[in-house]
Amino acid sequence: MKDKYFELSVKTDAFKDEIENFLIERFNNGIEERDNTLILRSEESFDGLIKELKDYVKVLEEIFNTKINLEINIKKKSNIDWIENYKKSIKPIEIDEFYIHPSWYENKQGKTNIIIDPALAFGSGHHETTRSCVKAINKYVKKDDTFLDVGCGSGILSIVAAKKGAIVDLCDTDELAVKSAKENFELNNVKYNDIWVGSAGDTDKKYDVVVANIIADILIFIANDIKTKVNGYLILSGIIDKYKNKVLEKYKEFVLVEEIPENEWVTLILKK
Ligand SMILES: C[S@@+](CC[C@H](N)C(=O)[O-])C[C@H]1O[C@@H](n2cnc3c(N)ncnc32)[C@H](O)[C@@H]1O
Repeated sequence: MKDKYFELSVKTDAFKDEIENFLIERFNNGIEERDNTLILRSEESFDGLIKELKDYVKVLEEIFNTKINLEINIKKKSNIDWIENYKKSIKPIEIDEFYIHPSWYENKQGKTNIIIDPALAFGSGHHETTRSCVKAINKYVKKDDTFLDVGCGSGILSIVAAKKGAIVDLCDTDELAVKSAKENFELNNVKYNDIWVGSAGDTDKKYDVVVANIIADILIFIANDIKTKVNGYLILSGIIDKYKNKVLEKYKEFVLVEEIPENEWVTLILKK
């Protein structure tokens, strides 16, 4: 891609269709029409096309014995590489020992690297709730623990747990999230034990650690499904602090071990 491109605008007070057809036949990059003006863009010069157009208009004037007022403007503009700009806007993040980055960044020495490319599924690591779940998983998950991720999104939390040596199951009600999580496991060279479209209610197993970063209302709504799957720690996130007590009320058989606040969000670590 070149740094600059040309923008040609053509306006006429007569024979607009003929002039437009003339340009369409010679220029196959697409022509925009705005405010009765035809706009053409190209990284190559329009000099040749402008000359041909002027000759054509002269012929039209002669044949129809009329005057055509043709306004031609040419501007040189800067090309913006939108994809590169977007890529630059997504920064890697460090959470404890983890370096979470898109695939176009290099791994960082001395860190546990996790690759997550932006996708439709939630969970790039930039959100407060994901960040504090990563911290909690780092602290409470041990090698060989069984681990369930309810609402896995991109799979980021399960990948963190798998990197710590846990045996992970994950699920999400959103099919696209499950697809994205599967891809991210492969990208990160880690394995899950089981994955499904659905929720905590779809398994009968119990786990050493269960994480659910959803939202307060859903954590309340599916509390019974979640609670019956926990053998050890339960990490609940996605909770705006003013709803904390409402959530705790639904999980009152559990002991509150730790709270991780980040801005208006709070992550709760409960123990059976
Ligand atoms: C905030 S995202 C969390 C993604 C990821 N775990 C993270 O921490 O970044 C919540 C996810 O929960 C899923 N979800 C919503 N309701 C659910 C339910 N009842 N059971 C399972 N997953 C659910 C959504 O589809 C979404 O992917």
